[in-house]
Amino acid sequence: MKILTASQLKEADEITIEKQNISSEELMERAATQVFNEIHTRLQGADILIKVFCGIGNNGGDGLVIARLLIEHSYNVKVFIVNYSDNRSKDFLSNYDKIKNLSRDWPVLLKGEDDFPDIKRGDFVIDAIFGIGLNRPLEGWVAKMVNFINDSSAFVLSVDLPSGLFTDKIPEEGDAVIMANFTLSFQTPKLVFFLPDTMDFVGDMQVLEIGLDREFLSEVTPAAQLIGRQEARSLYNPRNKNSHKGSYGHVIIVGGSYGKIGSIVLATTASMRTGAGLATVFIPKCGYEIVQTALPEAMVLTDVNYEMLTDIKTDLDADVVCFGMGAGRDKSTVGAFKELLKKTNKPMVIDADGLNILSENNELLQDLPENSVLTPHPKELERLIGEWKDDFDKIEKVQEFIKKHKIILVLKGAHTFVFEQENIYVNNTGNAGMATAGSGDVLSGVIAGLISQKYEPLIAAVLGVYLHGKSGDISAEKLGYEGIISGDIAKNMGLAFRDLMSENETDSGAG
Ligand SMILES: NC(=O)C1=CN([C@@H]2O[C@H](COP(=O)(O)OP(=O)(O)OC[C@H]3O[C@@H](n4cnc5c(N)ncnc54)[C@H](OP(=O)(O)O)[C@@H]3O)[C@@H](O)[C@H]2O)[C@@H](O)CC1
Ligand SMILES: Nc1ncnc2c1ncn2[C@@H]1O[C@H](COP(=O)(O)OP(=O)(O)O)[C@@H](O)[C@H]1O
Ligand SMILES: [K+]
Repeated sequence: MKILTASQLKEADEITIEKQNISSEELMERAATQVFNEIHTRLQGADILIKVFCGIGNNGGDGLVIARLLIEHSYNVKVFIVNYSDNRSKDFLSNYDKIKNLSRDWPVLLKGEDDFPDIKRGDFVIDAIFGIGLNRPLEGWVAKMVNFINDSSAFVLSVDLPSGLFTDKIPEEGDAVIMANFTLSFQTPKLVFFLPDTMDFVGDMQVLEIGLDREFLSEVTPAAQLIGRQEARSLYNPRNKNSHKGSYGHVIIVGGSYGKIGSIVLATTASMRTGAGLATVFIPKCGYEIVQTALPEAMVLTDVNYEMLTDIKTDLDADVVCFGMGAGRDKSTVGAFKELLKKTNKPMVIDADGLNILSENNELLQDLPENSVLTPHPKELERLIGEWKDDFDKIEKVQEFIKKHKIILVLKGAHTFVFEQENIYVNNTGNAGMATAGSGDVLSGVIAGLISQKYEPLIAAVLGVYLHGKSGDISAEKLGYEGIISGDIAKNMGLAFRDLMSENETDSGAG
Protein backbone atom coordinates (compact mmCIF):
# COMPACT_ATOMS: atom_id res chain seq x y z
CA MET A 1 0.00 0.00 0.00
CA LYS A 2 1.33 3.41 -0.92
CA ILE A 3 2.13 5.87 1.84
CA LEU A 4 1.49 9.39 0.52
CA THR A 5 2.43 12.84 1.78
CA ALA A 6 -0.14 15.44 2.87
CA SER A 7 0.34 17.41 -0.34
CA GLN A 8 -0.13 14.28 -2.48
CA LEU A 9 -3.33 13.54 -0.56
CA LYS A 10 -4.60 17.06 -1.13
CA GLU A 11 -3.83 16.71 -4.83
CA ALA A 12 -5.63 13.34 -4.91
CA ASP A 13 -8.56 15.05 -3.24
CA GLU A 14 -8.76 17.78 -5.89
CA ILE A 15 -8.34 15.42 -8.84
CA THR A 16 -11.03 13.13 -7.42
CA ILE A 17 -13.48 15.98 -7.03
CA GLU A 18 -12.87 17.05 -10.61
CA LYS A 19 -12.84 13.62 -12.26
CA GLN A 20 -15.75 12.14 -10.32
CA ASN A 21 -17.69 15.37 -10.71
CA ILE A 22 -18.55 15.58 -7.04
CA SER A 23 -18.33 18.44 -4.56
CA SER A 24 -15.73 18.53 -1.81
CA GLU A 25 -18.65 18.29 0.61
CA GLU A 26 -19.74 15.02 -1.01
CA LEU A 27 -16.20 13.67 -0.66
CA MET A 28 -16.22 14.67 3.00
CA GLU A 29 -19.57 12.93 3.47
CA ARG A 30 -18.17 9.80 1.82
CA ALA A 31 -14.99 9.77 3.92
CA ALA A 32 -16.71 10.51 7.22
CA THR A 33 -19.44 7.95 6.53
CA GLN A 34 -16.70 5.32 6.41
CA VAL A 35 -15.56 6.40 9.86
CA PHE A 36 -19.15 6.28 11.12
CA ASN A 37 -19.60 2.77 9.68
CA GLU A 38 -16.51 1.52 11.52
CA ILE A 39 -17.67 3.02 14.80
CA HIS A 40 -21.23 1.73 14.36
CA THR A 41 -19.99 -1.79 13.54
CA ARG A 42 -17.99 -1.83 16.77
CA LEU A 43 -20.40 -0.06 19.11
CA GLN A 44 -23.60 -1.69 17.81
CA GLY A 45 -25.74 1.05 19.31
CA ALA A 46 -24.09 0.87 22.76
CA ASP A 47 -25.39 3.42 25.26
CA ILE A 48 -22.17 5.29 25.97
CA LEU A 49 -21.48 8.99 25.85
CA ILE A 50 -19.67 9.95 22.67
CA LYS A 51 -17.91 13.31 22.79
CA VAL A 52 -16.89 14.61 19.40
CA PHE A 53 -14.24 17.37 19.37
CA CYS A 54 -14.16 19.18 16.03
CA GLY A 55 -11.75 21.78 14.72
CA ILE A 56 -12.89 24.38 12.19
CA GLY A 57 -11.12 23.00 9.10
CA ASN A 58 -12.04 19.94 7.09
CA ASN A 59 -10.95 17.53 9.81
CA GLY A 60 -13.55 19.28 11.98
CA GLY A 61 -16.00 18.98 9.07
CA ASP A 62 -15.44 15.22 9.10
CA GLY A 63 -16.14 15.23 12.82
CA LEU A 64 -19.46 17.03 12.26
CA VAL A 65 -20.56 14.50 9.64
CA ILE A 66 -19.62 11.61 11.95
CA ALA A 67 -21.51 13.26 14.82
CA ARG A 68 -24.60 13.83 12.65
CA LEU A 69 -24.66 10.19 11.51
CA LEU A 70 -24.23 9.00 15.10
CA ILE A 71 -27.14 11.22 16.23
CA GLU A 72 -29.29 9.90 13.36
CA HIS A 73 -28.58 6.40 14.67
CA SER A 74 -29.70 7.36 18.18
CA TYR A 75 -26.29 7.44 19.82
CA ASN A 76 -25.76 9.66 22.84
CA VAL A 77 -23.57 12.37 21.30
CA LYS A 78 -22.18 15.67 22.50
CA VAL A 79 -20.42 17.88 19.95
CA PHE A 80 -17.76 20.47 20.86
CA ILE A 81 -16.16 22.92 18.48
CA VAL A 82 -12.57 23.73 19.35
CA ASN A 83 -12.91 27.26 18.05
CA TYR A 84 -9.27 28.12 17.53
CA SER A 85 -9.93 30.51 14.66
CA ASP A 86 -12.77 32.27 12.84
CA ASN A 87 -11.41 31.07 9.56
CA ARG A 88 -13.82 28.14 9.17
CA SER A 89 -13.67 25.99 6.06
CA LYS A 90 -16.61 25.98 3.65
CA ASP A 91 -17.41 22.32 4.20
CA PHE A 92 -17.11 22.74 7.94
CA LEU A 93 -19.73 25.51 7.76
CA SER A 94 -22.24 23.60 5.69
CA ASN A 95 -21.98 20.62 8.06
CA TYR A 96 -22.26 22.97 11.01
CA ASP A 97 -25.64 24.07 9.66
CA LYS A 98 -26.69 20.50 8.99
CA ILE A 99 -26.02 19.33 12.51
CA LYS A 100 -27.83 22.33 13.95
CA ASN A 101 -30.86 21.52 11.79
CA LEU A 102 -30.84 17.94 13.00
CA SER A 103 -30.28 18.47 16.71
CA ARG A 104 -32.08 21.85 16.83
CA ASP A 105 -29.19 23.18 18.84
CA TRP A 106 -25.73 24.51 18.01
CA PRO A 107 -22.76 22.42 19.10
CA VAL A 108 -20.91 23.73 22.18
CA LEU A 109 -18.30 26.33 21.24
CA LEU A 110 -15.03 26.10 23.17
CA LYS A 111 -13.09 29.36 23.22
CA GLY A 112 -10.72 28.92 26.13
CA GLU A 113 -9.77 26.92 29.17
CA ASP A 114 -12.90 27.91 31.08
CA ASP A 115 -15.03 26.11 28.52
CA PHE A 116 -13.32 22.70 28.81
CA PRO A 117 -16.03 20.08 29.31
CA ASP A 118 -15.88 17.15 31.68
CA ILE A 119 -14.27 14.10 30.13
CA LYS A 120 -14.44 10.92 32.14
CA ARG A 121 -12.85 7.53 31.96
CA GLY A 122 -15.38 5.48 30.03
CA ASP A 123 -16.30 8.33 27.65
CA PHE A 124 -15.67 7.75 23.99
CA VAL A 125 -13.83 10.73 22.51
CA ILE A 126 -13.66 11.38 18.78
CA ASP A 127 -10.73 13.60 17.92
CA ALA A 128 -11.46 15.60 14.75
CA ILE A 129 -9.60 18.78 15.72
CA PHE A 130 -6.71 18.82 13.23
CA GLY A 131 -5.88 16.60 10.29
CA ILE A 132 -3.32 16.86 7.54
CA GLY A 133 -3.72 20.65 7.43
CA LEU A 134 -1.74 21.23 10.63
CA ASN A 135 1.04 23.68 9.78
CA ARG A 136 2.51 24.73 13.12
CA PRO A 137 2.66 23.34 16.63
CA LEU A 138 -0.40 23.83 18.83
CA GLU A 139 -0.30 26.73 21.25
CA GLY A 140 -2.18 28.22 24.18
CA TRP A 141 -5.52 26.84 25.26
CA VAL A 142 -5.78 24.59 22.17
CA ALA A 143 -2.60 22.78 23.22
CA LYS A 144 -4.05 22.59 26.75
CA MET A 145 -7.28 21.13 25.33
CA VAL A 146 -5.28 18.36 23.69
CA ASN A 147 -3.40 17.63 26.92
CA PHE A 148 -6.71 17.73 28.79
CA ILE A 149 -8.10 15.01 26.49
CA ASN A 150 -4.92 12.97 26.95
CA ASP A 151 -5.17 13.23 30.73
CA SER A 152 -8.80 12.12 30.79
CA SER A 153 -8.17 8.36 30.32
CA ALA A 154 -11.14 8.29 27.95
CA PHE A 155 -10.90 6.08 24.87
CA VAL A 156 -9.78 8.33 22.01
CA LEU A 157 -10.44 7.66 18.35
CA SER A 158 -8.59 10.02 15.99
CA VAL A 159 -9.98 10.87 12.59
CA ASP A 160 -7.34 10.73 9.83
CA LEU A 161 -4.47 11.28 12.28
CA PRO A 162 -4.03 12.28 15.91
CA SER A 163 -4.48 16.04 16.22
CA GLY A 164 -1.20 17.86 16.68
CA LEU A 165 0.78 15.25 14.73
CA PHE A 166 2.44 16.53 11.55
CA THR A 167 2.73 14.26 8.53
CA ASP A 168 6.25 15.38 7.68
CA LYS A 169 8.02 16.32 10.85
CA ILE A 170 8.53 15.13 14.39
CA PRO A 171 6.95 17.09 17.24
CA GLU A 172 9.36 18.92 19.52
CA GLU A 173 9.62 17.96 23.17
CA GLY A 174 6.53 19.29 24.96
CA ASP A 175 4.37 19.81 21.84
CA ALA A 176 0.75 18.84 22.41
CA VAL A 177 -0.34 15.82 20.37
CA ILE A 178 -3.34 13.56 20.92
CA MET A 179 -2.39 10.10 22.19
CA ALA A 180 -4.99 8.08 20.31
CA ASN A 181 -6.13 4.60 21.20
CA PHE A 182 -7.21 4.09 17.63
CA THR A 183 -6.73 6.02 14.40
CA LEU A 184 -8.93 5.69 11.33
CA SER A 185 -6.95 7.17 8.48
CA PHE A 186 -8.19 8.16 5.04
CA GLN A 187 -6.98 6.31 1.95
CA THR A 188 -3.33 5.80 2.92
CA PRO A 189 -1.46 5.55 6.18
CA LYS A 190 0.95 8.39 6.96
CA LEU A 191 4.69 7.74 7.31
CA VAL A 192 4.70 9.08 10.89
CA PHE A 193 2.47 6.16 11.92
CA PHE A 194 5.50 3.89 11.61
CA LEU A 195 8.39 5.96 12.93
CA PRO A 196 9.75 5.20 16.41
CA ASP A 197 9.45 8.89 17.41
CA THR A 198 5.75 9.13 16.56
CA MET A 199 4.15 5.68 16.34
CA ASP A 200 2.97 5.77 19.96
CA PHE A 201 0.57 8.64 19.25
CA VAL A 202 -1.40 6.58 16.75
CA GLY A 203 -2.57 3.55 18.74
CA ASP A 204 -4.10 0.82 16.61
CA MET A 205 -4.59 1.94 13.07
CA GLN A 206 -6.88 1.18 10.20
CA VAL A 207 -6.94 2.69 6.74
CA LEU A 208 -10.28 3.54 5.14
CA GLU A 209 -10.56 3.45 1.35
CA ILE A 210 -12.47 6.60 0.39
CA GLY A 211 -12.47 6.12 -3.37
CA LEU A 212 -9.86 8.69 -4.39
CA ASP A 213 -8.94 8.72 -8.09
CA ARG A 214 -7.41 5.36 -8.98
CA GLU A 215 -5.31 6.63 -11.84
CA PHE A 216 -3.66 9.26 -9.66
CA LEU A 217 -3.05 6.73 -6.89
CA SER A 218 -1.50 4.19 -9.22
CA GLU A 219 0.78 6.70 -10.92
CA VAL A 220 1.98 8.80 -8.00
CA THR A 221 5.45 8.05 -6.61
CA PRO A 222 4.82 7.37 -2.94
CA ALA A 223 6.83 8.60 0.03
CA ALA A 224 7.12 4.93 1.02
CA GLN A 225 5.35 1.61 0.57
CA LEU A 226 3.73 -0.35 3.36
CA ILE A 227 4.39 -4.05 2.90
CA GLY A 228 1.45 -6.21 3.86
CA ARG A 229 0.42 -9.68 2.82
CA GLN A 230 -0.74 -8.72 -0.65
CA GLU A 231 2.53 -7.00 -1.51
CA ALA A 232 4.61 -9.83 -0.03
CA ARG A 233 2.59 -12.39 -1.96
CA SER A 234 3.36 -10.68 -5.23
CA LEU A 235 7.09 -11.06 -4.51
CA TYR A 236 6.97 -14.79 -3.79
CA ASN A 237 8.25 -17.35 -6.34
CA PRO A 238 6.64 -20.76 -5.89
CA ARG A 239 8.89 -23.79 -6.21
CA ASN A 240 9.07 -25.78 -9.39
CA LYS A 241 8.41 -29.52 -9.06
CA ASN A 242 11.22 -30.21 -11.50
CA SER A 243 14.00 -28.96 -9.23
CA HIS A 244 16.70 -30.16 -6.86
CA LYS A 245 18.68 -28.72 -3.96
CA GLY A 246 21.07 -27.03 -6.35
CA SER A 247 18.15 -25.03 -7.70
CA TYR A 248 17.78 -23.29 -4.34
CA GLY A 249 21.33 -22.20 -3.90
CA HIS A 250 24.11 -22.38 -1.39
CA VAL A 251 24.43 -20.04 1.59
CA ILE A 252 27.66 -19.54 3.52
CA ILE A 253 27.28 -18.09 6.97
CA VAL A 254 30.51 -16.73 8.42
CA GLY A 255 30.88 -15.61 12.00
CA GLY A 256 30.82 -16.80 15.59
CA SER A 257 33.40 -16.72 18.35
CA TYR A 258 33.86 -18.51 21.66
CA GLY A 259 30.54 -18.26 23.54
CA LYS A 260 28.64 -16.88 20.55
CA ILE A 261 28.23 -19.87 18.28
CA GLY A 262 24.49 -19.87 18.95
CA SER A 263 24.07 -16.87 16.66
CA ILE A 264 25.45 -18.95 13.80
CA VAL A 265 23.11 -21.82 14.58
CA LEU A 266 20.17 -19.40 14.55
CA ALA A 267 21.09 -17.71 11.28
CA THR A 268 21.88 -20.97 9.52
CA THR A 269 18.73 -22.68 10.74
CA ALA A 270 16.77 -19.67 9.49
CA SER A 271 18.40 -19.77 6.06
CA MET A 272 17.60 -23.47 5.67
CA ARG A 273 14.05 -23.05 6.96
CA THR A 274 13.65 -20.26 4.41
CA GLY A 275 14.49 -22.73 1.70
CA ALA A 276 18.22 -22.50 0.91
CA GLY A 277 19.27 -25.71 -0.84
CA LEU A 278 22.62 -25.99 0.95
CA ALA A 279 24.16 -24.22 3.89
CA THR A 280 27.77 -24.11 4.99
CA VAL A 281 29.03 -22.34 8.07
CA PHE A 282 32.52 -21.00 8.51
CA ILE A 283 33.33 -20.64 12.20
CA PRO A 284 36.19 -20.85 14.71
CA LYS A 285 37.07 -24.41 15.74
CA CYS A 286 35.27 -24.12 19.08
CA GLY A 287 31.92 -24.18 17.27
CA TYR A 288 32.44 -27.38 15.29
CA GLU A 289 30.59 -29.83 17.52
CA ILE A 290 27.96 -27.32 18.50
CA VAL A 291 26.84 -26.69 14.95
CA GLN A 292 27.13 -30.31 13.84
CA THR A 293 24.99 -31.35 16.76
CA ALA A 294 22.44 -28.54 16.72
CA LEU A 295 22.04 -28.50 12.96
CA PRO A 296 23.22 -31.67 11.21
CA GLU A 297 21.70 -30.37 7.96
CA ALA A 298 24.48 -27.77 7.67
CA MET A 299 28.08 -28.34 6.58
CA VAL A 300 30.83 -26.97 8.78
CA LEU A 301 34.20 -25.45 7.89
CA THR A 302 36.46 -24.17 10.62
CA ASP A 303 39.10 -21.52 11.02
CA VAL A 304 42.59 -22.53 12.14
CA ASN A 305 41.92 -20.55 15.32
CA TYR A 306 39.89 -22.10 18.15
CA GLU A 307 38.16 -18.99 19.53
CA MET A 308 37.76 -16.50 16.69
CA LEU A 309 37.94 -16.00 12.95
CA THR A 310 41.41 -15.22 11.60
CA ASP A 311 41.46 -16.54 8.03
CA ILE A 312 38.26 -17.19 6.12
CA LYS A 313 39.02 -19.82 3.52
CA THR A 314 35.92 -20.17 1.38
CA ASP A 315 36.68 -21.41 -2.06
CA LEU A 316 33.16 -22.74 -2.39
CA ASP A 317 31.07 -21.23 -5.08
CA ALA A 318 28.35 -19.89 -2.80
CA ASP A 319 25.35 -17.92 -4.01
CA VAL A 320 25.50 -15.64 -1.01
CA VAL A 321 27.82 -15.00 1.90
CA CYS A 322 26.41 -13.72 5.18
CA PHE A 323 28.92 -12.26 7.62
CA GLY A 324 28.97 -10.96 11.13
CA MET A 325 26.84 -12.55 13.81
CA GLY A 326 28.84 -13.33 16.93
CA ALA A 327 32.11 -12.66 15.08
CA GLY A 328 33.63 -10.17 17.57
CA ARG A 329 35.97 -7.39 16.50
CA ASP A 330 39.42 -8.74 17.19
CA LYS A 331 42.12 -7.36 14.92
CA SER A 332 42.63 -10.73 13.28
CA THR A 333 38.90 -11.02 12.61
CA VAL A 334 38.91 -7.56 11.04
CA GLY A 335 41.77 -8.67 8.80
CA ALA A 336 39.91 -11.84 7.85
CA PHE A 337 36.78 -9.85 7.00
CA LYS A 338 38.87 -7.50 4.83
CA GLU A 339 40.16 -10.48 2.82
CA LEU A 340 36.67 -11.93 2.55
CA LEU A 341 35.36 -8.64 1.14
CA LYS A 342 38.14 -8.60 -1.45
CA LYS A 343 37.32 -12.02 -2.81
CA THR A 344 33.52 -11.72 -2.73
CA ASN A 345 31.82 -10.10 -5.67
CA LYS A 346 28.24 -11.22 -5.17
CA PRO A 347 25.95 -9.22 -2.86
CA MET A 348 26.55 -10.13 0.78
CA VAL A 349 24.38 -9.94 3.88
CA ILE A 350 26.15 -8.14 6.72
CA ASP A 351 24.93 -8.03 10.30
CA ALA A 352 26.03 -7.43 13.88
CA ASP A 353 29.83 -7.36 14.29
CA GLY A 354 30.17 -7.17 10.51
CA LEU A 355 28.47 -3.79 10.80
CA ASN A 356 30.53 -2.79 13.81
CA ILE A 357 33.73 -3.61 11.96
CA LEU A 358 32.54 -1.47 9.04
CA SER A 359 31.83 1.41 11.46
CA GLU A 360 35.35 1.23 12.88
CA ASN A 361 37.02 0.71 9.50
CA ASN A 362 35.16 3.03 7.15
CA GLU A 363 37.53 2.33 4.29
CA LEU A 364 36.04 -1.17 4.04
CA LEU A 365 32.68 0.25 2.98
CA GLN A 366 34.03 0.78 -0.52
CA ASP A 367 34.82 -2.93 -0.82
CA LEU A 368 31.21 -3.99 -0.22
CA PRO A 369 29.82 -5.77 -3.26
CA GLU A 370 27.10 -3.68 -4.90
CA ASN A 371 23.57 -4.38 -3.59
CA SER A 372 24.83 -5.97 -0.40
CA VAL A 373 22.23 -5.96 2.35
CA LEU A 374 23.18 -4.39 5.69
CA THR A 375 20.84 -5.15 8.59
CA PRO A 376 21.56 -2.77 11.49
CA HIS A 377 19.41 -2.16 14.54
CA PRO A 378 19.32 1.56 15.50
CA LYS A 379 22.46 1.41 17.66
CA GLU A 380 24.46 -0.28 14.89
CA LEU A 381 23.11 2.28 12.44
CA GLU A 382 24.26 5.13 14.66
CA ARG A 383 27.74 3.65 14.72
CA LEU A 384 27.66 3.51 10.92
CA ILE A 385 26.22 6.92 10.03
CA GLY A 386 26.52 8.98 13.21
CA GLU A 387 23.78 10.58 15.32
CA TRP A 388 20.58 12.01 13.90
CA LYS A 389 18.29 14.74 15.16
CA ASP A 390 15.03 12.88 14.63
CA ASP A 391 13.54 10.15 12.45
CA PHE A 392 13.23 12.34 9.34
CA ASP A 393 16.85 13.41 9.68
CA LYS A 394 17.75 9.73 10.10
CA ILE A 395 15.95 8.81 6.87
CA GLU A 396 17.86 11.50 4.96
CA LYS A 397 21.18 10.33 6.36
CA VAL A 398 20.44 6.69 5.56
CA GLN A 399 19.50 7.59 2.00
CA GLU A 400 22.74 9.49 1.53
CA PHE A 401 24.71 6.56 2.98
CA ILE A 402 23.14 3.86 0.82
CA LYS A 403 23.49 5.89 -2.37
CA LYS A 404 27.13 6.55 -1.64
CA HIS A 405 27.91 2.88 -1.08
CA LYS A 406 25.36 1.38 -3.49
CA ILE A 407 23.85 -0.90 -0.88
CA ILE A 408 20.50 -1.87 0.57
CA LEU A 409 19.87 -1.12 4.23
CA VAL A 410 17.40 -2.89 6.50
CA LEU A 411 16.80 -0.78 9.59
CA LYS A 412 15.34 -3.10 12.21
CA GLY A 413 12.70 -1.99 14.67
CA ALA A 414 9.06 -2.34 15.65
CA HIS A 415 8.42 -1.44 12.01
CA THR A 416 11.48 -2.44 10.02
CA PHE A 417 12.32 -0.12 7.11
CA VAL A 418 14.10 -1.26 3.95
CA PHE A 419 15.97 1.47 2.05
CA GLU A 420 17.06 1.09 -1.55
CA GLN A 421 18.03 4.12 -3.63
CA GLU A 422 15.05 6.52 -3.34
CA ASN A 423 12.68 3.79 -2.21
CA ILE A 424 11.47 3.07 1.29
CA TYR A 425 9.56 -0.07 2.25
CA VAL A 426 7.88 -0.25 5.66
CA ASN A 427 7.11 -3.61 7.18
CA ASN A 428 3.82 -4.25 8.91
CA THR A 429 4.31 -7.70 10.44
CA GLY A 430 6.02 -8.60 13.71
CA ASN A 431 5.34 -7.95 17.36
CA ALA A 432 7.01 -7.03 20.62
CA GLY A 433 7.55 -10.73 21.43
CA MET A 434 10.33 -10.59 18.84
CA ALA A 435 12.34 -8.27 21.05
CA THR A 436 14.43 -11.22 22.20
CA ALA A 437 18.07 -12.16 21.76
CA GLY A 438 18.95 -13.59 18.39
CA SER A 439 15.90 -12.57 16.39
CA GLY A 440 18.12 -10.32 14.29
CA ASP A 441 20.42 -13.27 13.53
CA VAL A 442 17.37 -15.12 12.29
CA LEU A 443 16.48 -12.22 9.99
CA SER A 444 19.94 -12.24 8.37
CA GLY A 445 19.61 -15.96 7.77
CA VAL A 446 16.19 -15.47 6.20
CA ILE A 447 17.42 -12.77 3.83
CA ALA A 448 20.48 -14.84 2.86
CA GLY A 449 18.23 -17.87 2.34
CA LEU A 450 16.11 -15.91 -0.12
CA ILE A 451 19.08 -14.48 -2.00
CA SER A 452 20.44 -18.01 -2.42
CA GLN A 453 17.12 -18.90 -4.07
CA LYS A 454 17.77 -16.22 -6.70
CA TYR A 455 15.57 -13.51 -5.24
CA GLU A 456 17.09 -10.11 -6.04
CA PRO A 457 18.70 -8.68 -2.87
CA LEU A 458 16.04 -5.94 -2.59
CA ILE A 459 13.18 -8.44 -2.93
CA ALA A 460 14.94 -10.78 -0.49
CA ALA A 461 15.19 -7.94 2.03
CA VAL A 462 11.57 -6.79 1.69
CA LEU A 463 10.04 -10.28 1.55
CA GLY A 464 12.45 -11.58 4.20
CA VAL A 465 11.49 -8.87 6.67
CA TYR A 466 7.80 -9.53 6.04
CA LEU A 467 8.12 -13.33 6.49
CA HIS A 468 10.35 -12.97 9.55
CA GLY A 469 7.71 -10.74 11.17
CA LYS A 470 4.91 -13.08 10.12
CA SER A 471 6.75 -16.03 11.62
CA GLY A 472 7.07 -13.97 14.80
CA ASP A 473 3.31 -13.35 14.72
CA ILE A 474 2.59 -17.05 14.24
CA SER A 475 5.00 -17.84 17.09
CA ALA A 476 3.23 -15.30 19.32
CA GLU A 477 -0.09 -16.90 18.59
CA LYS A 478 1.23 -20.28 19.69
CA LEU A 479 3.44 -19.22 22.57
CA GLY A 480 2.43 -15.76 23.73
CA TYR A 481 4.66 -12.71 23.37
CA GLU A 482 6.81 -13.45 26.40
CA GLY A 483 7.21 -17.09 25.45
CA ILE A 484 8.87 -16.53 22.06
CA ILE A 485 12.59 -17.17 21.70
CA SER A 486 14.33 -16.44 18.44
CA GLY A 487 14.70 -20.12 17.53
CA ASP A 488 10.89 -20.24 17.32
CA ILE A 489 10.96 -17.55 14.64
CA ALA A 490 13.37 -19.68 12.62
CA LYS A 491 11.34 -22.82 13.26
CA ASN A 492 8.04 -21.31 12.13
CA MET A 493 9.34 -19.83 8.86
CA GLY A 494 7.57 -22.56 6.87
CA LEU A 495 4.26 -21.55 8.41
CA ALA A 496 4.90 -17.96 7.40
CA PHE A 497 5.33 -19.10 3.78
CA ARG A 498 2.19 -21.21 4.04
CA ASP A 499 0.26 -18.27 5.42
CA LEU A 500 1.41 -16.15 2.49
CA MET A 501 -0.28 -18.43 -0.01
CA SER A 502 -3.27 -19.65 2.01
CA GLU A 503 -6.78 -18.30 1.38
CA ASN A 504 -7.08 -16.63 4.76
CA GLU A 505 -4.37 -14.82 6.63
CA THR A 506 -3.37 -16.37 9.94
CA ASP A 507 -5.05 -14.14 12.49
CA SER A 508 -2.14 -13.50 14.76
CA GLY A 509 -3.79 -10.72 16.69
CA ALA A 510 -0.36 -9.15 16.65
CA GLY A 511 0.58 -5.76 15.22
N1 LIG B 1 -8.07 13.47 0.60
C1 LIG B 1 -8.28 13.40 1.89
O1 LIG B 1 -7.44 12.89 2.56
C2 LIG B 1 -9.52 13.94 2.49
C3 LIG B 1 -9.41 14.73 3.63
N2 LIG B 1 -10.44 15.12 4.36
C4 LIG B 1 -10.21 15.74 5.66
O2 LIG B 1 -9.61 17.00 5.53
C5 LIG B 1 -8.58 17.14 6.49
C6 LIG B 1 -7.66 18.26 6.15
O3 LIG B 1 -8.42 19.42 6.28
P1 LIG B 1 -7.79 20.88 6.21
O4 LIG B 1 -6.88 20.95 5.08
O5 LIG B 1 -8.93 21.81 6.24
O6 LIG B 1 -6.94 20.95 7.53
P2 LIG B 1 -7.26 20.70 9.08
O7 LIG B 1 -6.30 19.68 9.51
O8 LIG B 1 -8.69 20.43 9.33
O9 LIG B 1 -6.90 22.07 9.78
C7 LIG B 1 -6.48 23.15 9.06
C8 LIG B 1 -6.89 24.40 9.79
O10 LIG B 1 -6.11 24.52 10.94
C9 LIG B 1 -5.39 25.76 10.95
N3 LIG B 1 -4.16 25.45 11.63
C10 LIG B 1 -3.15 24.66 11.23
N4 LIG B 1 -2.26 24.47 12.21
C11 LIG B 1 -2.75 25.14 13.29
C12 LIG B 1 -2.31 25.33 14.61
N5 LIG B 1 -1.19 24.80 15.05
N6 LIG B 1 -3.05 26.06 15.45
C13 LIG B 1 -4.20 26.62 15.03
N7 LIG B 1 -4.66 26.48 13.78
C14 LIG B 1 -3.95 25.75 12.92
C15 LIG B 1 -5.36 26.20 9.52
O11 LIG B 1 -5.51 27.57 9.43
P3 LIG B 1 -4.37 28.68 9.28
O12 LIG B 1 -4.41 29.38 10.58
O13 LIG B 1 -3.07 28.02 8.99
O14 LIG B 1 -4.86 29.53 8.17
C16 LIG B 1 -6.67 25.60 8.99
O15 LIG B 1 -7.75 26.47 9.29
C17 LIG B 1 -7.98 15.77 6.49
O16 LIG B 1 -7.14 15.50 7.57
C18 LIG B 1 -9.24 14.93 6.51
O17 LIG B 1 -9.75 14.84 7.83
C19 LIG B 1 -11.78 14.55 4.03
O18 LIG B 1 -12.80 15.34 4.50
C20 LIG B 1 -11.95 14.36 2.57
C21 LIG B 1 -10.83 13.63 1.90
N1 LIG C 1 8.58 -4.50 19.16
C1 LIG C 1 8.90 -5.16 18.03
N2 LIG C 1 7.99 -5.32 17.06
C2 LIG C 1 8.32 -5.98 15.91
N3 LIG C 1 9.53 -6.51 15.67
C3 LIG C 1 10.47 -6.38 16.60
C4 LIG C 1 10.22 -5.71 17.83
N4 LIG C 1 11.35 -5.71 18.57
C5 LIG C 1 12.28 -6.37 17.83
N5 LIG C 1 11.75 -6.77 16.64
C6 LIG C 1 12.47 -7.46 15.56
O1 LIG C 1 13.39 -8.38 16.13
C7 LIG C 1 14.68 -8.28 15.49
C8 LIG C 1 15.71 -7.84 16.54
O2 LIG C 1 16.97 -7.76 15.94
P1 LIG C 1 18.29 -7.39 16.74
O3 LIG C 1 18.06 -6.15 17.52
O4 LIG C 1 19.41 -7.41 15.77
O5 LIG C 1 18.39 -8.60 17.75
P2 LIG C 1 19.62 -9.55 18.04
O6 LIG C 1 20.85 -8.68 17.98
O7 LIG C 1 19.38 -10.06 19.43
O8 LIG C 1 19.61 -10.61 17.03
C9 LIG C 1 14.51 -7.28 14.36
O9 LIG C 1 14.20 -7.96 13.16
C10 LIG C 1 13.31 -6.45 14.80
O10 LIG C 1 12.62 -5.89 13.74
K1 LIG D 1 -7.68 14.35 14.03
